[in-house]
Amino acid sequence: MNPQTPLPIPPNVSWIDKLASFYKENSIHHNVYDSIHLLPRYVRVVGQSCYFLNQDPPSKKPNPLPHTPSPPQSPSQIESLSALLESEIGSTVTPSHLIHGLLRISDPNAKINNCNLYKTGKIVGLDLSSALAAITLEVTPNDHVLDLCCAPGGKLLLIADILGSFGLPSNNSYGTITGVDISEQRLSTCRSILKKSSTPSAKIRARLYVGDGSKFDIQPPPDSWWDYSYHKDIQFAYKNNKTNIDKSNIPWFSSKLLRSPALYQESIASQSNTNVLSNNTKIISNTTQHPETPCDNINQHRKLYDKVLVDAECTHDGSLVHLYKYVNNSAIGKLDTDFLSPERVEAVSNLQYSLLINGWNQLKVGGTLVYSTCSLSYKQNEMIVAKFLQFANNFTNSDHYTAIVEQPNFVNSQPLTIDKASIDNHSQNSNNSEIIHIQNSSNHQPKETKKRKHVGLKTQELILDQIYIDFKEHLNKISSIVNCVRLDPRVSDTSGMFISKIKKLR
Ligand SMILES: C[S@@+](CC[C@H](N)C(=O)[O-])C[C@H]1O[C@@H](n2cnc3c(N)ncnc32)[C@H](O)[C@@H]1O
Repeated sequence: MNPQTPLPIPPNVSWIDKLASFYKENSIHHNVYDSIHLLPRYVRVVGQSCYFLNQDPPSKKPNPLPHTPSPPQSPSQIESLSALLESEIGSTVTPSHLIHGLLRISDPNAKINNCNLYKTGKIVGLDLSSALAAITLEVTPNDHVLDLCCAPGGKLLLIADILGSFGLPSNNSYGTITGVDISEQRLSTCRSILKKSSTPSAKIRARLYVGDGSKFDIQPPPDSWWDYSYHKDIQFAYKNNKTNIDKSNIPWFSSKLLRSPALYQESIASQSNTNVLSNNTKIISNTTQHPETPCDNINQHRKLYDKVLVDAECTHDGSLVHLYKYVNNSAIGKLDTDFLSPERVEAVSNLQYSLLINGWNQLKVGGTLVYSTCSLSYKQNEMIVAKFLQFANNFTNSDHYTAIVEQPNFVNSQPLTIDKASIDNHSQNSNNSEIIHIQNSSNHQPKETKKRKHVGLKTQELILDQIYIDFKEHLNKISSIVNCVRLDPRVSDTSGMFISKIKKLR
């Protein structure tokens, strides 16, 4: 926090009413927006794996990324980068004590877009809350990851970097990330950050599709993905209008490096992080075979994804910086119609549910799905997850769930308390922040409350009365919903975020 430079409350006050009524209708505490004055900014060092700087013994608190290799850049290199950024933007920058590769900028007004590190693709803006959502997937080297609402791509790039950090496919790391977004314009931003920022070994793993995430059903890349001739053939067939090729499967973007081994080798050679990338550049060969994934064969079962991220479209109310921009541009009408009106909440929650269902359908048994939003509204979060759990577990014996919500590994993990100074600042500024007093949207008095962990920072009360009312008869099936996590800007030192980690058991 930098008390000298708080963001001024915008002079136009009509937005306050809009926001206040949204908060009221959605059972969100009215003082959430005030914490915009306290929030730091975060950027991520591109090309770095992202993982918890967990200081607990691994046996007690396992690292969520069990195969995380040693960091490609040493802490001192991160420190130097942090110092460089500090000198560029003129306000305090410190490496996050929580997550490797994240830098915390104390000034909420800091502008990073003009600094060289940003322009040259060495850093990207990424809030701690977004990093936590992506890390909750616990990506491992051979994971095929699906990101159903991927643009502008902060989380997608992070996941690509994690996959890239495991080494080359020739070193038994075959993971890929498939990003989908309905907006071509937003997806081009995603493509630009991939092109500008990513290391070759991360870049080759990403493919992007313009499409509706609630219907998308393209399988993970075939094993031949790692064979450059596959890409050349597709490109040739596409250019020559060959009819025997299903064009709907062709990504809107995949890296050029995949089409030319020479290009790829050249690009690896010019890569400064030689300790990330092994010298073995035979990654793209004609004989690549993933040992654990069978070759594509029309007679075999449809391949599904190991991990699915549904970072759903939402009302963005937890993203205070986002709200602030709207408010400051006097786009109040748009704020209302695009984000906060009851009609919008209704439409968006229907979309969220469809996205979650489709994400679930694309997930393999044993896989993990993360459903997240940057909204603090229960309708878009717990309610969606509860409705989904009811659907997914409906036809099974109650002892044999198909879907359960697990607590993300970072909850209560030791490093979360390391940023304590800032938490104390928050506590001073927000009285009784342990408990959120929620006004229920439908004016029901809360019937029951459940204690719930609040990302290890504070214990808060989650009032589940609305959920209980709607799903009373399925109470036992939704009990794991208490494992959902929400990051409340008043105490979390982050933007607002809801994160749920859902396991597919059968
Ligand atoms: C919260 S943003 C996602 C942020 C992104 N995950 C990231 O880390 O940068 C939501 C995205 O969902 C996209 N979207 C909205 N409706 C969609 C749909 N039906 N299918 C796929 N994407 C959709 C929006 O265009 C927007 O880019």
